[in-house]
Amino acid sequence: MIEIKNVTLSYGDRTVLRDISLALSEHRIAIIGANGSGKSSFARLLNGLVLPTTGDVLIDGQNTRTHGKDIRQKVGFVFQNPDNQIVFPVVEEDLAFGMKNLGFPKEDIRRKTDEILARYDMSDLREHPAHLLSGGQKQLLAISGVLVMEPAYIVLDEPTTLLDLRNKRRVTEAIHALDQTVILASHDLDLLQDFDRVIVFDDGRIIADDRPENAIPYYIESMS
Ligand SMILES: Nc1ncnc2c1ncn2[C@@H]1O[C@H](COP(=O)(O)OP(=O)(O)OP(=O)(O)O)[C@@H](O)[C@H]1O
Repeated sequence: MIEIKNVTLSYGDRTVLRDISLALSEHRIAIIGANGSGKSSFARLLNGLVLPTTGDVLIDGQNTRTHGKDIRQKVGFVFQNPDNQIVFPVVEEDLAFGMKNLGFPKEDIRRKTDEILARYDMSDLREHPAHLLSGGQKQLLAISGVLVMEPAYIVLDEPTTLLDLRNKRRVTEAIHALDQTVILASHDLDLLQDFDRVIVFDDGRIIADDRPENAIPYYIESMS
């Protein structure tokens, strides 16, 4: 379970999240809101990429202030732009990097690399230069690089924004098929129709927190 307790976040004198308290226990949770409403900042709090200015974020009881390393393994983070996530020039090296850091044995790294590439139909891209992949393949590689670390939670920050329709569909299917708890910040309302819970942000505050069939129309109405 993820608990957010009286969290405020400021960058300098600009406050972007205002006294947020939430308990997140559903399997599929979406965060929506206008540009600048605080979605990405909120997402980054969940794996300790950003620490709250006041208040606490607890992941299964562990505080992001004091258990950053454990939490970064437990909560995988997928960025909007996979180029920010892919650090090695060749696909298999990029996948191996996080696992090596965690001290996974060589044979495990090999097996998990095989499995994840097969899962996303990218086995023949193992030795491919990562920068030559298509946008959709890059995003799947970024998701793969997170999955091989075996996180319990996956936070995705607008993962389909930069993709064309076909790749958007592929990545959407991949997200729906994840076993892990998913927390997704997105402008893509189609992607979250089947979610369990949708939280709507407006200027750093929560203005709705409900099932998609209620929260999405409320959001659309609030924008008009
Ligand atoms: N590192 C930072 N330093 C200063 N201000 C920041 C930083 N990151 C975000 N902000 C500001 O915080 C506010 C919230 O930004 P955030 O990216 O969390 O919103 P968002 O809802 O994800 O927006 P978008 O939909 O445009 O991605 C914005 O006004 C943004 O300019």
